[in-house]
Amino acid sequence: MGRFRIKVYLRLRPSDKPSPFIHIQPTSSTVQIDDDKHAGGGPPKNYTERRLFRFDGIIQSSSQEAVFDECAKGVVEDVLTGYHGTIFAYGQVGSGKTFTMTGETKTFIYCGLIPRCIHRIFEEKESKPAAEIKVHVSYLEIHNEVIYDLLAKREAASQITTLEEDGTVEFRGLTRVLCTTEEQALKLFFEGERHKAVAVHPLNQVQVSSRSHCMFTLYVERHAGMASIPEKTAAKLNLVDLAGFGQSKGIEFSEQSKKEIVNINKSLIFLEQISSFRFAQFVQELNTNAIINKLLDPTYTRRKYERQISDLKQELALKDALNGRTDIAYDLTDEMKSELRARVNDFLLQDAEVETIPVDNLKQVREIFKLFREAQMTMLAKLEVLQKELRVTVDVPMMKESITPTLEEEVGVGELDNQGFHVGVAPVNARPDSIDGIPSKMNVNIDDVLASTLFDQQMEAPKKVAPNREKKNKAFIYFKHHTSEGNEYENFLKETRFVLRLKRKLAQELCNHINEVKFDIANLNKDLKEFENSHIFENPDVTNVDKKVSTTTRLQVMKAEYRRDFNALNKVKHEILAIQQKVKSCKQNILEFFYKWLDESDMEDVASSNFEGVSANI
Ligand SMILES: Nc1ncnc2c1ncn2[C@@H]1O[C@H](COP(=O)(O)OP(=O)(O)OP(=O)(O)O)[C@@H](O)[C@H]1O
Repeated sequence: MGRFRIKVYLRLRPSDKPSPFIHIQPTSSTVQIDDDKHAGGGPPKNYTERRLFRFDGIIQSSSQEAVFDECAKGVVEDVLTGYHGTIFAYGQVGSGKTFTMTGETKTFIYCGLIPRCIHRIFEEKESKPAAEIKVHVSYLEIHNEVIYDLLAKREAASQITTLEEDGTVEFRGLTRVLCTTEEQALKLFFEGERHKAVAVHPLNQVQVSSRSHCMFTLYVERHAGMASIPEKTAAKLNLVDLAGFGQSKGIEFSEQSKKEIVNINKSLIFLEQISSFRFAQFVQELNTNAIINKLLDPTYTRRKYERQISDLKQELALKDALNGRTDIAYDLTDEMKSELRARVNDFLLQDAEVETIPVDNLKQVREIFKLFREAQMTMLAKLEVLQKELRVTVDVPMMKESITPTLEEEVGVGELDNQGFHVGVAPVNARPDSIDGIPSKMNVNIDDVLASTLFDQQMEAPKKVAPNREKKNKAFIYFKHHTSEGNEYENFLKETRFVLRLKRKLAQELCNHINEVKFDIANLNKDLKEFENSHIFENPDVTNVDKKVSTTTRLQVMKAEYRRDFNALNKVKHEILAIQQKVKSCKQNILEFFYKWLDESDMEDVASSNFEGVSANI
C-alpha cells in the first residue's frame, strides 16, 4: 500500500486577451490573482486583494501529447500495474475540459487524454501478449442528476442506479464491453459521445457545450507474477469530463438550459463555492491509500486447495499407519452416525461405559458433542416442564389420578410402542403408585409405630410377676441399656431401623420421581398424537418434523427413566420387606430375652426397684 497525493495541473486555454489580473509564473508553477471584486463593473476600489495558488504543473501552449505525458502517462502506467486511477477535468464553461479529455479526434496529434489512454493500454496489450491483458470499457453520463448508460442498446432502458459498498460506488447494470482492439474501444467511445446530452451555451459559442458529467472507464486485467501462479491484477481508469460551471448572470438561457444549469451547479456546488483555484488547492492536500488490486483465478485456487487436501490426507494416512491406527474412517456415513448415537445413548442411560464411545477422529468428536448437546437440550426441555409443574404445585396423588387412564391403555410388560420403543410398562396392579405399607407422603414416624407395637406385644406376654406397667417399661429399658444381651439387640435394632429409614426415604423419592415421569410420558404421548393428527409427513415442515423427532427422543428417554426407576423401586421395596422382617424378628428376640432375664431376676427386686436414671419415655 502506498500513500499518494492527488496531483493538480492547471491548463490555460490560449487567449488573445489575457486577463490583467492573472499572473502566471511557470517556473514555480504558481498563479497570482488580483482578486478585484469590482473588476466586473462595480464602482472603482482603491485596493486589490492578491492570492497565490500553487500547482503540480502549469500547462500553457503545450501539445496534446505533452499534456498526456505530463498529466496522464504515469496514471496509466499505474493502472497497468494494478492501481486504480482517475483523471478528471473541471473548470468553467468553455475553459477547455472537453478539448483536454477528448480533443479533436479526427487527427491524432489533437486527440485528448481519453484516446491517448486507450492507445497506451492497447499498445501494452499488443507488445506483451504473455500478460494476457483484457480490457473492458464503460461510459456513463450524469445529466440532470440522472445516470445514463451511454453504451447500452438504445432500445433498452439505459438509466442506471448506484450501489455504495465498503466506501466504493458501483453502477448497477452499467454495460461493460470487452474490447480486443484499440479501434473497438475508440469506436465505443465515439458511439457514447454521440449519445451525450449537449447544447449550445452562451459562454461556449464555438462548439456545443457539455451539459452533463461524463465518465469513460477502462477496466484492465492482466497477469502478474510468474506464469505458474495465475495471479491477476484488475484495475480501472476513470476518465471524467465534468460539466462546465459558471455564472449565469446577465445571460439569457432557455427554460431547459436554466434547469440544467441549476443541476450542474448543484452537483458542482463545492467548486462553485470555492472557485477552481481554491478547489485545486484543497484537492492537493488530499492523500489516497493506493493498493494493487489482485485477483486470483478461482479455478487455480480450487485446484490449489484440492492438491493441499489430497496432500494432507496422505500425510494423515501415513501418520495413522505409523501409529498403528488402521481403517480410520474420516468421513462419517449415516450408518456410522446411527451407531455413534446408539453408543452415546447407552452411555447416557448408564448401560455402557464411556470407553464404548469411539473417538478416532475430529469428525467423530464433533458428532459426539452434537449428540451430547441434543441430549442436553432434551433434558433442559424436560426440566422446563418439571419447573412448570412445580410452579403450579401439582400434588402427587392428583397427578396419579390424571395420568393413570393414559397409562392403563398400555398393556403388559415389554410391549412395543408405536415408535418401536420397548415400553416395559408394568401391569396396572404391579405399578408403583405406592409401596405396600408406605404412604405416598411419609408423614408417619415408623419408629413410633414400632415402639407402640412392641409394647402392645409386651402387654400380651406371659406374666409371672406382674409389676405395674410403668415399672415394667423401666425394667425393659434397663434390660436394653444395662445388660450385655439387651444392649447388643438394642444396637442391632437401632442399626436395622436406620437402614430401614434410609430405604424408605429412597423408595419415597423413587415413587415421586416415577409419578413425575409418568406425567411427562402422558404429555409427550399427547404431543405425538397431535403431530400424527396434523399429518406432518404428508406436508412436511422442517420445524414440525424436528419437533416430532425431538418429542420422540424425549419420550424414549422418559420411558427409559421410568423403567430404570421402576426396577429400582421394586428392588428397594423387596429390601424394605426383608428389613422389616429382620426388625420384627429382632423385636421378638429382644422380648424373649427380656422375659427370660426378668424370669431369672429377683421379682421382688424388680418390683421394688425404681430403675434410677431410666426414663419411662420410650
Ligand atoms: N488548449 C486549447 N487550445 C486550443 N483550443 C482550445 C484549448 N482549450 C479549449 N480550446 C477551444 O475552446 C473551445 C471550448 O473548449 P471546450 O469545449 O473544450 O470547453 P469546455 O470546458 O469543455 O466547455 P463546456 O463546459 O461548455 O463543455 C473549443 O473550441 C476548444 O477547441
